[in-house]
Amino acid sequence: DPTWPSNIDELEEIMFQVTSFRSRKFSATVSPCGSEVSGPGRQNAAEWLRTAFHDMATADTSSGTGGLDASIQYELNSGENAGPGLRTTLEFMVPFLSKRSSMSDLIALGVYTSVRSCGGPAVAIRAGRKDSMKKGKTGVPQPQDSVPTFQQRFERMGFTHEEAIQVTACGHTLGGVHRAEFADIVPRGSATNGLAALDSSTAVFDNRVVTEYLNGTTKNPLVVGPAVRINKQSDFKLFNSDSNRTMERLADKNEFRQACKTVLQKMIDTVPAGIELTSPIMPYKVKPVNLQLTLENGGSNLLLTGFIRVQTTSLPDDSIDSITIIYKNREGRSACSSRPCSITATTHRQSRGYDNIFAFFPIKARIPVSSGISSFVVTVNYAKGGPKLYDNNGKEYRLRDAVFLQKPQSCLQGSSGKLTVVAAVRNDRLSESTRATISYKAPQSDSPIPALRSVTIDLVKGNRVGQYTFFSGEYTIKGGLADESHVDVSNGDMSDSFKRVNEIGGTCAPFARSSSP
Ligand code: HEM
Repeated sequence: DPTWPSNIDELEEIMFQVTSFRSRKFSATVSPCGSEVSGPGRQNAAEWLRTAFHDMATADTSSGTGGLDASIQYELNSGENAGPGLRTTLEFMVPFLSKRSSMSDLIALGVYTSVRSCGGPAVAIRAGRKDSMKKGKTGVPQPQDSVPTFQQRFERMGFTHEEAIQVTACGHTLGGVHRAEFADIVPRGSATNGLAALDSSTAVFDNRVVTEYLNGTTKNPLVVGPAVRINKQSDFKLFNSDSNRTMERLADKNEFRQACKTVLQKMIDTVPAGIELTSPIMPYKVKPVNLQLTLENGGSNLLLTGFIRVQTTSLPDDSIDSITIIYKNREGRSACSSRPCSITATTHRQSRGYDNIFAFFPIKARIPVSSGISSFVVTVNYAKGGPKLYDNNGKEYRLRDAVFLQKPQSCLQGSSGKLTVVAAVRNDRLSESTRATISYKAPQSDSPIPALRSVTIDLVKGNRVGQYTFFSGEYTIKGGLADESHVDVSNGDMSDSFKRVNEIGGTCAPFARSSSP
């Protein structure tokens, strides 16, 4: 497991929490593979894959410029990016954009998601791409290009000639050519809903694009048909350029799958010089999700909510009896004054990814303010094999109670974007400054993707409740995307970070001063 928290946590969730409980719904428009959310003849999974290629296809690996950097957002009107699919792909991904998930990482993740949704191989996803702030060069291969031009363009991107053939075949197993943009190669009446298929299984990531080409049954408009007369039969020119040697190898299903996994990863890992990608994102075995402290009961309790997510991929659903959180108090000691420092959860909900299954154990526990919390470890009690301790690679899972977002008293007025942030700060920390940093999206006129902005405001001291004091501040997030913002509250070097504003209510509740039993 990576050590939690880590800078890949957000992408990890988007990548692996695909369906059922706490699904992030990133795949909603590309699953199932044939999904046409944008209208008939618009296969979203194919559009996502093409978007990744068109974004990286202008890379110049010898000078280290371009690559997968989301510069395509500023290049949508250049002739080589024809069709509405590139724009809508970016638009679908905007809700997932954040300071911890760049658009270029999302475009890369879109390759894993769309290819897996279509039954293709699991392309490894590394994180750390940065988004370009301006358009890059042109240079996407065009149907009318000659073989030497293809070679030169793919070589600029860093692909060998064999890889160029492979990656094009891997891309052209999905979707088709649209008559609206390519009327000269898709004659009227030859396409269903305006889409001429690149192989006979447009919504399956298989090697039919290869086998139909080799056995002469293909209807691929980039191989046969009107394109031939006007020299736009690009797949034929490229596939045939090494006397079909590469295509013949790809006629083997496993060979195709393996080659696609490799070249698609190479495609998305082509990034501008200076970008360091992380190691491939793997799902945690045990991961705290959405943990939150909230001051309640007149200031006598800390309510701890959230989930412990346990990977159960190859195990039956009832393989875990319970999980136990064993925590240390504020001073880092194991002994709690009034009760044992442990929290047990026995029920769980299941969530699935394409390659993984998880059990979510909901946590709802009250920790006396007098003891507090600083860190915890998790014991997973397996039905077979007994308990196993997860201690975050020996570092324990840190959860500090010095400062946290007080959600019930915070609120977002959706219509105006007015955000009220309330933080609870432990009284022994009042000499440190308390701030909120709001990371929000501001629409841009030259791109369908909003810019990420951030603003830091000082929070003002308010009421004291027992061992804590409330601090609050307001900021109005303009541009209509306020609910896609995140907030960090900090006190000196302590912080409660990356809290989704859409999990805050519409009205700020008053704090209940009296203790209920
Ligand atoms: C010689 C290189 C290539 C040329 C000339 C080329 C050309 C084209 C053209 C003209 C279309 C039709 C677009 C439309 O009507 O929407 C298309 C579709 C597509 N291309 Fe390529 N392509 C090339 C390589 C690639 C590569 C390397 C990939 C990705 C790995 C890729 C992925 C796709 C996909 C998925 C579609 C279907 C899009 C949809 O159905 O909306 N292409 N390509």
